[in-house]
Amino acid sequence: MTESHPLRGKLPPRRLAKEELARTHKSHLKKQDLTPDAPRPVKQPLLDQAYPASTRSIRDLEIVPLSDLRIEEHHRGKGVVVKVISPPYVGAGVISLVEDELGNADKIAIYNHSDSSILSGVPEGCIVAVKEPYYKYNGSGEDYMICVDHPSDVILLRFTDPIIPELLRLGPLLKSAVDWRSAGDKAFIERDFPTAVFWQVLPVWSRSYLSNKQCQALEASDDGTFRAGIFAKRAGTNLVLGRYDAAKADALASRTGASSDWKAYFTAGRACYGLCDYQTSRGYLESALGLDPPATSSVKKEHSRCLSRLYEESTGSYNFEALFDSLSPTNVHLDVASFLSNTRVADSPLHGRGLFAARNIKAGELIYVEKATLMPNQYEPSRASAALYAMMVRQLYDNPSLASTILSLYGGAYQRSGHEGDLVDGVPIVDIFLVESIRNKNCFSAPLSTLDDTRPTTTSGRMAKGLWLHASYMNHSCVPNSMRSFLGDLLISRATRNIAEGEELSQQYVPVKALSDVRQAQFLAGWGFTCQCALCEAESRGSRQMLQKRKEILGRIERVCGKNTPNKGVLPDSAIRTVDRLTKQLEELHETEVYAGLPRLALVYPVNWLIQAHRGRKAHAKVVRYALRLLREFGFRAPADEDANWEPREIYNGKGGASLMTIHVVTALKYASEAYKALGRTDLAARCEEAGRFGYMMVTGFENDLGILNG
Ligand SMILES: C[S@@+](CC[C@H](N)C(=O)[O-])C[C@H]1O[C@@H](n2cnc3c(N)ncnc32)[C@H](O)[C@@H]1O
Repeated sequence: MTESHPLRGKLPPRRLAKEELARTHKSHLKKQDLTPDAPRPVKQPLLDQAYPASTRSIRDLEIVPLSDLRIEEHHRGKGVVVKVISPPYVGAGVISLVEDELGNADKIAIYNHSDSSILSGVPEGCIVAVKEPYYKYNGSGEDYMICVDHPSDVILLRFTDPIIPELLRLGPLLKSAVDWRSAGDKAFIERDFPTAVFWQVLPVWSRSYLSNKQCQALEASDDGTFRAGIFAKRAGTNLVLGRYDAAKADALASRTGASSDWKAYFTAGRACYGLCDYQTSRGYLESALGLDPPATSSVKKEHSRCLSRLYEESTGSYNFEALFDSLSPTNVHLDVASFLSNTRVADSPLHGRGLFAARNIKAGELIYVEKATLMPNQYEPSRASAALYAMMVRQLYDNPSLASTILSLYGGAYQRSGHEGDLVDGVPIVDIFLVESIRNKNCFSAPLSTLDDTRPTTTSGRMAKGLWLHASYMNHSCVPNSMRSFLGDLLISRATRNIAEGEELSQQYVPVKALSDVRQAQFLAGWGFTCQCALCEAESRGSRQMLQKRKEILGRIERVCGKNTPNKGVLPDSAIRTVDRLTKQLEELHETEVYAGLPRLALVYPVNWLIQAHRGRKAHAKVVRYALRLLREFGFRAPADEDANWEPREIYNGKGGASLMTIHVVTALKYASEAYKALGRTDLAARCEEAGRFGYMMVTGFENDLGILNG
């Protein structure tokens, strides 16, 4: 609806009656696909429509009837308390019908809870409160609804809550606590976990709402064992749901002081493992083992898994080959810990905070290895961002202990309330627009494995999106000192040159574009900054006229090369001569005073083409010449063709440190090695091969054979 729409701010001219709403809802319910794995669309927020989450308690709001809701208005200072009167329809959101104490009925849509929406787990008859509701007009007829975008704007009320008006209190849904427990057990067996938690929560919540007799019955059975049993079951369900904070709290609450507490410690240990808090996990698992559990082998297995994680965390030792072999489209979340101790977060002269080296790190060494805090197994490009966004919202809601780290990430220009993550009415405040802003500025695209991505046969573009909290502190540079690669949800960062303790670590956010104005526009649009790395800074001093001319020549080169692709057989002499000539012209358009010791990225494309063209014609000496030239264009210390004694790894240690490591450097070294071999210069071939393998390790994260790069 537009700002100027005549209905904005008005009461609806007519509201549908309860029966009319029920008829339409029923017909939607009939059509809905209830298969658990049916892909659910995600309503991703549009930042230009942002409005803040409610930060107030329902108790501080004026409770109004549904008939007071005005079209397209955010009812600040107000709230509604309503009863759910229909089963949920699950689509992009969860839609149910609700009724207030005056008998007014309406629709409510809750977005962004994914499958853990309180409505999807809450049977009819439950009472919910919506804080500062937004009443939306769907654009036609009398179709209005309360639209809940921020998950913390809706809360499930305990039946005992005094805020519930008398007329909405209809009595417990099931008669006794034992019935509730059975309903929970049934839902658990049917793998309907949100409902299981709901039933399991009731006996603990609703005691004072039971009749005296029922209460006595509950008290009578509540010799500790009943209560502990319920907590233990709910802990198990929360563990399955990935609600690790709640699983840990429930497990600890289920302790009775008896030796059977080993179960509680076991569950708490597993919950902490899920939170990647291996130290605490280890403590609980050792407490479980100390109680001589009957399931010793299961606990011991978990304990030894935990010790492996602690070892990885402190040493950075990983078996990357085995991890790579274990990857599959269904196994992308690897069971490993992060290794972060070489780095620290501190204020950056570039912007806000940055990541810094905590010790000297040599070219090629691991800087850090980080397991994604969140990365959905969704490699479909059109769905990857939405899936990550939905997962972030869910995690912030389900595991508030992770909220502060996620919410402290840079969120761009979005105006924070300062209360995000605070617990209000027992629920952490989740502002979905802030979540989306954080996602926007901090997420990375990740192939299933970078290694596979370098194979010429791989279909490119299948990328998941994820959040790596530590990596998110790294600022961008077009001539960075690190390179990231992926193995499933593991981000591996390696040094691309020697880094001194205290130096800021940098990475390229996206593959760096050759022309400075094009890439600056990209940084400004995507991340809101102007890059001032050594290359950008030098190029900003160059002449605009020269840049224009470079652009023009590069355009001409691209047209010739585009018509003559090297993989389509031997290329005609004329095309090679033209590209050669234009490349010389392009080179002359690079001012020496600007580009001394810096990459000349505009030359990468034609030089790469020339390598391939000469390779196709088996012109080995020329392949060597252009391959070594490519190293120089990326800012590396290229050995002279005649230098028989160069140190393979030294090329990565150019003084001034303004180079850009890419897979093209590795491919050029591989081709140079092959060409040297064909020329009978085996020693130089071996040096190129070694330098190439070393570079390939930086690119893919671990040592690999250059043969993979066939082509
Ligand atoms: C993922 S965050 C990096 C960490 C951030 N500096 C912080 O304080 O949390 C990305 C944001 O950092 C800023 N940034 C990154 N690289 C930069 C650079 N080279 N110069 C200026 N700002 C940069 C941009 O505002 C960008 O949107």
